[in-house]
Amino acid sequence: MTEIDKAWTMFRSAELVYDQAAIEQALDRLGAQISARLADSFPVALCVMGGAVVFAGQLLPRLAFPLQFDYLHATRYRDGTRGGEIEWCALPRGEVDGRVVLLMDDILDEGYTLAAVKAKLLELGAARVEVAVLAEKELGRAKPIEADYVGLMLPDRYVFGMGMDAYGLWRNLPAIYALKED
Ligand SMILES: O=P(O)(O)OC[C@H]1O[C@H](OP(=O)(O)OP(=O)(O)O)[C@H](O)[C@@H]1O
Ligand code: HPA
Repeated sequence: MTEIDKAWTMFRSAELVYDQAAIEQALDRLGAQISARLADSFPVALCVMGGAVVFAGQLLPRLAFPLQFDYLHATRYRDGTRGGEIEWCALPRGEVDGRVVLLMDDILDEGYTLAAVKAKLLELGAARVEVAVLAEKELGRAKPIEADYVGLMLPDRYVFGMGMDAYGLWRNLPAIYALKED
């Protein structure tokens, strides 16, 4: 099967979890909550590349206050569906020392990525780190970090779309889907 055939087979057998309207609503709510909390703190809004690119791109225009934008790149799933060691690909270029940081990521799953990223930012001198995620996976067990802002709750399934990939595919979908279970 070619990569293109694989991508379409995966998409056609997937289940829709949240449609575009539900995601827009969640983004509006997050934008209002974050604007109410961080309006006076002139934060550095940090995108965790690559999965958060769509979330950050859609959240930022909903933040009605002055901020600076930067990104970092950390990955631990690569093109698979199981997390491993965190690989640091890029740290923020700008200073976070003494700053309030709004950390934006697509998904809080087991929480190891955001816990490590938050610890790194505090080590770099951030005054405070607030975490916003488009979605959090319900695992029914404790995680090493809690998000301050959560758009949507997800079932314990591997999901894709809205920046999230499954096997490197379909980050571009404007809705969230769950992979077919074997
Ligand atoms: O809560 P966790 O279990 O640590 O998983 C969440 C992380 O996994 C994904 O990144 P991934 O490693 O897939 O890299 P990507 O952003 O390039 O897709 C996602 O973007 C989060 O950063
Ligand atoms: O369910 C998921 N989908 C895509 N990326 C992810 N990173 C952690 N969990 C997931």
